[in-house]
Amino acid sequence: MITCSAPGKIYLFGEHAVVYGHSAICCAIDIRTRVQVEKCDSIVIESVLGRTGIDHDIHPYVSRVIEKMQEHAEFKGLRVRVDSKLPVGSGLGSSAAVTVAGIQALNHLFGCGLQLEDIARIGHSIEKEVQGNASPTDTYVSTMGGVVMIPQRRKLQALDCPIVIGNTGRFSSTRELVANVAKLKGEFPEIIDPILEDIGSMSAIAEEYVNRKDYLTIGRLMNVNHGLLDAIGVGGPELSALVYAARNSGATAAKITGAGGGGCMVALADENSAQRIAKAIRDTGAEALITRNTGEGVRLES
Ligand SMILES: Nc1ncnc2c1ncn2[C@@H]1O[C@H](COP(=O)(O)OP(=O)(O)OP(=O)(O)O)[C@@H](O)[C@H]1O
Ligand SMILES: C[C@@](O)(CCO)CC(=O)[O-]
Ligand SMILES: [Mg+2]
Repeated sequence: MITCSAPGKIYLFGEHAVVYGHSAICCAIDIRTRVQVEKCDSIVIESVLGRTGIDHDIHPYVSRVIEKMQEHAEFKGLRVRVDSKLPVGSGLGSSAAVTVAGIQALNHLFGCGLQLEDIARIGHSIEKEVQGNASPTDTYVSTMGGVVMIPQRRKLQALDCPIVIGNTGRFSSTRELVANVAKLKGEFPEIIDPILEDIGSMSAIAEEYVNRKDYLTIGRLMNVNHGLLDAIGVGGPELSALVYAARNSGATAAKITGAGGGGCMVALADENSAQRIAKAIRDTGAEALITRNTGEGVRLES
Protein backbone atom coordinates (compact mmCIF):
# COMPACT_ATOMS: atom_id res chain seq x y z
CA MET A 1 0.00 0.00 0.00
CA ILE A 2 1.33 3.44 -0.95
CA THR A 3 0.18 6.89 0.14
CA CYS A 4 1.25 10.11 -1.56
CA SER A 5 0.14 13.64 -0.86
CA ALA A 6 0.24 16.88 -2.84
CA PRO A 7 -0.47 20.48 -1.86
CA GLY A 8 -3.14 22.93 -2.92
CA LYS A 9 -2.30 26.41 -4.12
CA ILE A 10 -3.24 30.07 -4.22
CA TYR A 11 -2.55 32.48 -7.05
CA LEU A 12 -0.72 35.68 -6.19
CA PHE A 13 -1.29 36.76 -9.80
CA GLY A 14 -2.52 35.58 -13.13
CA GLU A 15 -5.36 33.03 -12.95
CA HIS A 16 -7.42 32.92 -16.17
CA ALA A 17 -4.85 35.06 -18.05
CA VAL A 18 -2.39 32.14 -17.76
CA VAL A 19 -4.80 29.94 -19.75
CA TYR A 20 -3.97 32.23 -22.72
CA GLY A 21 -0.22 32.03 -22.22
CA HIS A 22 0.20 35.17 -20.06
CA SER A 23 2.36 34.95 -16.93
CA ALA A 24 1.12 33.93 -13.50
CA ILE A 25 2.69 33.55 -10.05
CA CYS A 26 1.33 30.67 -8.02
CA CYS A 27 2.11 29.55 -4.48
CA ALA A 28 1.76 26.05 -2.99
CA ILE A 29 0.00 26.02 0.39
CA ASP A 30 0.31 23.75 3.37
CA ILE A 31 -3.09 22.08 2.88
CA ARG A 32 -2.80 18.69 1.23
CA THR A 33 -4.68 15.89 -0.52
CA ARG A 34 -3.67 12.30 0.32
CA VAL A 35 -4.17 9.46 -2.13
CA GLN A 36 -3.72 5.86 -0.94
CA VAL A 37 -3.43 3.09 -3.52
CA GLU A 38 -3.19 -0.69 -3.30
CA LYS A 39 -3.47 -3.59 -5.72
CA CYS A 40 -6.77 -5.52 -5.69
CA ASP A 41 -9.10 -7.49 -8.02
CA SER A 42 -11.20 -4.68 -9.46
CA ILE A 43 -11.02 -0.89 -9.68
CA VAL A 44 -12.53 0.91 -6.69
CA ILE A 45 -12.31 4.68 -6.09
CA GLU A 46 -13.37 6.02 -2.69
CA SER A 47 -13.58 9.71 -1.82
CA VAL A 48 -15.87 12.27 -0.25
CA LEU A 49 -17.70 12.21 -3.62
CA GLY A 50 -18.65 8.52 -3.27
CA ARG A 51 -17.48 4.98 -4.05
CA THR A 52 -17.25 4.10 -7.74
CA GLY A 53 -15.27 2.21 -10.34
CA ILE A 54 -13.92 4.16 -13.31
CA ASP A 55 -16.55 6.92 -13.49
CA HIS A 56 -15.97 10.05 -15.56
CA ASP A 57 -18.95 11.86 -14.04
CA ILE A 58 -18.29 11.34 -10.33
CA HIS A 59 -14.50 10.85 -10.40
CA PRO A 60 -13.27 12.43 -13.65
CA TYR A 61 -9.76 13.20 -12.37
CA VAL A 62 -9.04 9.94 -10.54
CA SER A 63 -10.54 7.90 -13.40
CA ARG A 64 -8.23 9.58 -15.92
CA VAL A 65 -5.23 9.15 -13.61
CA ILE A 66 -5.91 5.39 -13.57
CA GLU A 67 -6.39 5.24 -17.35
CA LYS A 68 -3.27 7.30 -18.08
CA MET A 69 -1.15 5.21 -15.71
CA GLN A 70 -2.21 2.08 -17.59
CA GLU A 71 0.11 3.42 -20.32
CA HIS A 72 3.01 3.13 -17.83
CA ALA A 73 2.14 -0.03 -15.88
CA GLU A 74 0.13 -3.20 -16.37
CA PHE A 75 -2.70 -3.66 -13.88
CA LYS A 76 -6.37 -4.64 -13.78
CA GLY A 77 -7.47 -4.01 -10.22
CA LEU A 78 -6.75 -1.14 -7.87
CA ARG A 79 -8.20 0.45 -4.75
CA VAL A 80 -7.77 4.24 -4.56
CA ARG A 81 -8.76 6.21 -1.46
CA VAL A 82 -8.73 10.01 -1.46
CA ASP A 83 -8.60 12.00 1.74
CA SER A 84 -8.34 15.75 1.26
CA LYS A 85 -8.17 18.77 3.51
CA LEU A 86 -8.81 20.99 0.47
CA PRO A 87 -12.35 22.17 -0.18
CA VAL A 88 -13.53 20.67 -3.51
CA GLY A 89 -14.25 23.06 -6.39
CA SER A 90 -13.16 26.13 -4.46
CA GLY A 91 -10.15 27.67 -6.17
CA LEU A 92 -7.47 25.98 -4.06
CA GLY A 93 -6.40 23.49 -6.72
CA SER A 94 -8.19 20.42 -5.36
CA SER A 95 -8.32 18.91 -8.87
CA ALA A 96 -4.58 19.31 -9.43
CA ALA A 97 -3.68 17.98 -5.96
CA VAL A 98 -5.76 14.79 -6.33
CA THR A 99 -4.36 14.27 -9.84
CA VAL A 100 -0.71 14.79 -8.93
CA ALA A 101 -0.88 12.76 -5.70
CA GLY A 102 -2.68 9.97 -7.60
CA ILE A 103 -0.08 9.81 -10.37
CA GLN A 104 2.80 9.74 -7.89
CA ALA A 105 1.12 7.05 -5.76
CA LEU A 106 0.71 4.77 -8.81
CA ASN A 107 4.22 5.65 -9.97
CA HIS A 108 5.54 4.29 -6.66
CA LEU A 109 3.16 1.31 -6.50
CA PHE A 110 4.18 0.02 -9.94
CA GLY A 111 7.76 1.35 -10.07
CA CYS A 112 7.15 3.30 -13.29
CA GLY A 113 10.21 5.52 -12.82
CA LEU A 114 8.40 8.78 -13.62
CA GLN A 115 10.25 11.96 -12.61
CA LEU A 116 8.62 15.10 -11.20
CA GLU A 117 8.62 16.80 -14.62
CA ASP A 118 6.74 13.76 -16.05
CA ILE A 119 4.18 13.90 -13.25
CA ALA A 120 3.53 17.61 -13.84
CA ARG A 121 3.21 16.98 -17.60
CA ILE A 122 0.80 14.04 -17.24
CA GLY A 123 -1.16 16.01 -14.62
CA HIS A 124 -1.50 18.94 -17.00
CA SER A 125 -2.76 16.70 -19.81
CA ILE A 126 -5.46 15.36 -17.46
CA GLU A 127 -6.50 18.89 -16.36
CA LYS A 128 -6.76 19.87 -20.04
CA GLU A 129 -8.99 16.89 -20.83
CA VAL A 130 -11.38 17.42 -17.92
CA GLN A 131 -11.38 21.23 -17.84
CA GLY A 132 -11.59 21.77 -21.61
CA ASN A 133 -8.73 24.26 -21.53
CA ALA A 134 -6.19 24.42 -18.71
CA SER A 135 -2.85 26.00 -17.99
CA PRO A 136 0.00 23.91 -16.52
CA THR A 137 0.02 26.09 -13.38
CA ASP A 138 -1.95 24.13 -10.76
CA THR A 139 -0.46 20.74 -11.57
CA TYR A 140 3.08 22.19 -11.80
CA VAL A 141 2.98 23.99 -8.44
CA SER A 142 1.30 21.00 -6.76
CA THR A 143 4.11 18.75 -8.07
CA MET A 144 7.02 21.07 -7.29
CA GLY A 145 5.82 23.11 -4.29
CA GLY A 146 7.17 26.59 -3.57
CA VAL A 147 6.30 29.74 -5.51
CA VAL A 148 6.45 29.37 -9.27
CA MET A 149 6.19 31.59 -12.30
CA ILE A 150 4.30 30.07 -15.25
CA PRO A 151 4.76 29.57 -18.22
CA GLN A 152 8.48 30.03 -17.47
CA ARG A 153 8.37 27.28 -14.79
CA ARG A 154 10.72 29.38 -12.68
CA LYS A 155 10.96 28.99 -8.90
CA LEU A 156 10.74 32.30 -7.01
CA GLN A 157 11.57 33.11 -3.39
CA ALA A 158 9.31 31.51 -0.76
CA LEU A 159 6.44 33.61 0.58
CA ASP A 160 7.11 34.11 4.31
CA CYS A 161 3.88 35.78 5.44
CA PRO A 162 0.69 34.17 6.79
CA ILE A 163 -1.90 33.47 4.10
CA VAL A 164 -5.56 33.84 5.09
CA ILE A 165 -8.15 32.08 2.95
CA GLY A 166 -11.85 32.92 2.99
CA ASN A 167 -14.22 30.34 1.56
CA THR A 168 -17.66 31.46 0.34
CA GLY A 169 -18.74 27.81 0.63
CA ARG A 170 -20.19 27.96 -2.88
CA PHE A 171 -18.89 25.22 -5.23
CA SER A 172 -17.68 26.56 -8.53
CA SER A 173 -16.53 24.51 -11.47
CA THR A 174 -13.28 25.70 -13.02
CA ARG A 175 -14.34 24.21 -16.34
CA GLU A 176 -17.43 26.48 -16.37
CA LEU A 177 -15.60 29.64 -15.31
CA VAL A 178 -12.87 29.11 -17.92
CA ALA A 179 -15.58 28.63 -20.56
CA ASN A 180 -17.37 31.83 -19.41
CA VAL A 181 -14.17 33.86 -19.82
CA ALA A 182 -13.58 32.30 -23.26
CA LYS A 183 -17.11 33.31 -24.31
CA LEU A 184 -16.70 36.92 -23.11
CA LYS A 185 -13.29 37.12 -24.79
CA GLY A 186 -14.78 35.78 -28.03
CA GLU A 187 -17.55 38.37 -27.94
CA PHE A 188 -15.44 41.39 -26.94
CA PRO A 189 -11.80 40.64 -27.79
CA GLU A 190 -10.90 44.37 -28.00
CA ILE A 191 -11.91 44.77 -24.34
CA ILE A 192 -11.00 41.44 -22.73
CA ASP A 193 -7.66 40.75 -24.46
CA PRO A 194 -5.97 43.89 -23.06
CA ILE A 195 -7.23 43.03 -19.55
CA LEU A 196 -5.69 39.55 -19.80
CA GLU A 197 -2.46 41.09 -21.13
CA ASP A 198 -2.44 43.56 -18.21
CA ILE A 199 -2.79 40.70 -15.75
CA GLY A 200 0.19 38.99 -17.41
CA SER A 201 2.27 42.21 -17.26
CA MET A 202 1.44 42.52 -13.60
CA SER A 203 2.84 39.03 -12.91
CA ALA A 204 6.00 39.89 -14.86
CA ILE A 205 6.48 43.12 -12.87
CA ALA A 206 5.60 41.46 -9.56
CA GLU A 207 8.27 38.74 -9.93
CA GLU A 208 10.97 41.12 -8.72
CA TYR A 209 8.91 42.18 -5.69
CA VAL A 210 8.23 38.55 -4.78
CA ASN A 211 11.96 37.81 -4.91
CA ARG A 212 12.61 40.90 -2.76
CA LYS A 213 9.82 39.88 -0.32
CA ASP A 214 8.28 43.34 -0.68
CA TYR A 215 4.82 42.29 0.51
CA LEU A 216 3.39 45.82 0.52
CA THR A 217 4.03 46.28 -3.21
CA ILE A 218 2.94 42.71 -3.99
CA GLY A 219 -0.25 43.46 -2.06
CA ARG A 220 -1.02 46.68 -3.94
CA LEU A 221 -0.65 44.83 -7.24
CA MET A 222 -2.74 41.86 -6.04
CA ASN A 223 -5.55 44.30 -5.22
CA VAL A 224 -5.40 45.59 -8.81
CA ASN A 225 -5.49 41.97 -10.03
CA HIS A 226 -8.69 41.42 -8.02
CA GLY A 227 -10.36 44.33 -9.83
CA LEU A 228 -9.37 42.91 -13.22
CA LEU A 229 -10.73 39.46 -12.30
CA ASP A 230 -13.99 41.12 -11.28
CA ALA A 231 -13.98 42.92 -14.64
CA ILE A 232 -13.80 39.65 -16.60
CA GLY A 233 -16.80 38.29 -14.73
CA VAL A 234 -15.30 35.80 -12.27
CA GLY A 235 -16.08 37.82 -9.13
CA GLY A 236 -19.34 38.08 -7.28
CA PRO A 237 -20.97 39.57 -4.19
CA GLU A 238 -19.85 36.85 -1.75
CA LEU A 239 -16.22 37.04 -2.88
CA SER A 240 -16.21 40.85 -2.80
CA ALA A 241 -17.68 40.89 0.71
CA LEU A 242 -14.80 38.69 1.94
CA VAL A 243 -12.19 40.69 0.03
CA TYR A 244 -13.36 43.96 1.62
CA ALA A 245 -13.73 42.43 5.07
CA ALA A 246 -10.09 41.28 4.82
CA ARG A 247 -8.79 44.61 3.53
CA ASN A 248 -10.70 46.55 6.20
CA SER A 249 -9.11 44.46 8.94
CA GLY A 250 -5.53 45.01 7.86
CA ALA A 251 -4.80 42.61 4.97
CA THR A 252 -1.86 43.68 2.83
CA ALA A 253 -3.76 42.24 -0.14
CA ALA A 254 -7.04 40.50 -0.83
CA LYS A 255 -8.19 38.96 -4.07
CA ILE A 256 -10.07 36.08 -5.64
CA THR A 257 -7.92 32.97 -6.02
CA GLY A 258 -8.35 30.30 -8.68
CA ALA A 259 -11.33 30.12 -10.97
CA GLY A 260 -13.62 32.42 -8.94
CA GLY A 261 -17.41 32.58 -9.25
CA GLY A 262 -17.72 31.11 -5.77
CA GLY A 263 -14.91 29.34 -3.99
CA CYS A 264 -12.16 31.18 -2.18
CA MET A 265 -10.45 34.51 -1.83
CA VAL A 266 -6.94 34.93 -0.45
CA ALA A 267 -5.45 37.62 1.77
CA LEU A 268 -1.82 38.26 2.66
CA ALA A 269 -1.33 39.14 6.31
CA ASP A 270 1.44 39.80 8.79
CA GLU A 271 2.01 37.81 11.98
CA ASN A 272 -0.17 40.26 13.95
CA SER A 273 -3.09 40.71 11.59
CA ALA A 274 -3.75 37.11 10.44
CA GLN A 275 -6.13 36.19 13.30
CA ARG A 276 -7.97 39.50 13.00
CA ILE A 277 -8.48 39.03 9.25
CA ALA A 278 -9.69 35.46 9.74
CA LYS A 279 -12.18 36.68 12.36
CA ALA A 280 -13.46 39.44 10.05
CA ILE A 281 -14.06 36.79 7.37
CA ARG A 282 -15.84 34.49 9.84
CA ASP A 283 -17.99 37.39 11.04
CA THR A 284 -19.51 37.58 7.54
CA GLY A 285 -20.61 33.94 7.97
CA ALA A 286 -17.88 32.44 5.75
CA GLU A 287 -15.15 29.94 6.67
CA ALA A 288 -11.58 31.14 7.18
CA LEU A 289 -8.27 29.26 7.31
CA ILE A 290 -4.79 30.49 8.03
CA THR A 291 -2.01 28.72 6.16
CA ARG A 292 1.47 29.28 4.74
CA ASN A 293 3.48 28.66 1.60
CA THR A 294 5.03 25.19 1.48
CA GLY A 295 8.22 24.26 -0.32
CA GLU A 296 7.12 20.63 -0.47
CA GLY A 297 5.34 19.48 -3.59
CA VAL A 298 4.12 15.93 -4.11
CA ARG A 299 5.63 13.47 -1.60
CA LEU A 300 5.56 9.88 -0.50
CA GLU A 301 3.85 9.52 2.89
CA SER A 302 4.50 5.85 3.62
N1 LIG B 1 -11.08 14.96 -2.56
C1 LIG B 1 -11.42 14.71 -3.82
N2 LIG B 1 -11.78 13.48 -4.21
C2 LIG B 1 -12.14 13.19 -5.47
N3 LIG B 1 -12.15 14.11 -6.47
C3 LIG B 1 -11.81 15.37 -6.16
C4 LIG B 1 -11.40 15.73 -4.84
N4 LIG B 1 -11.10 17.05 -4.84
C5 LIG B 1 -11.32 17.48 -6.11
N5 LIG B 1 -11.74 16.50 -6.91
C6 LIG B 1 -12.12 16.62 -8.34
O1 LIG B 1 -11.85 17.95 -8.77
C7 LIG B 1 -13.08 18.64 -9.14
C8 LIG B 1 -13.00 20.10 -8.76
O2 LIG B 1 -12.02 20.69 -9.57
P1 LIG B 1 -12.10 22.18 -10.09
O3 LIG B 1 -10.93 22.38 -10.95
O4 LIG B 1 -13.45 22.48 -10.65
O5 LIG B 1 -11.96 23.04 -8.73
P2 LIG B 1 -10.65 23.27 -7.85
O6 LIG B 1 -9.51 22.52 -8.44
O7 LIG B 1 -11.01 23.00 -6.44
O8 LIG B 1 -10.43 24.85 -8.01
P3 LIG B 1 -9.38 25.62 -8.99
O9 LIG B 1 -9.25 24.80 -10.22
O10 LIG B 1 -10.05 26.93 -9.27
O11 LIG B 1 -8.15 25.77 -8.20
C9 LIG B 1 -14.16 17.88 -8.40
O12 LIG B 1 -15.42 18.05 -9.04
C10 LIG B 1 -13.63 16.44 -8.48
O13 LIG B 1 -13.87 15.89 -9.75
C1 LIG C 1 -8.75 29.62 -13.85
C2 LIG C 1 -7.38 28.96 -13.93
O1 LIG C 1 -6.45 29.91 -14.45
C3 LIG C 1 -6.87 28.58 -12.55
C4 LIG C 1 -7.68 27.58 -11.77
O2 LIG C 1 -7.04 27.31 -10.54
C5 LIG C 1 -7.47 27.77 -14.85
C6 LIG C 1 -6.12 27.21 -15.28
O3 LIG C 1 -5.09 27.89 -15.14
O4 LIG C 1 -6.13 26.10 -15.82
MG1 LIG D 1 -8.95 22.79 -10.47
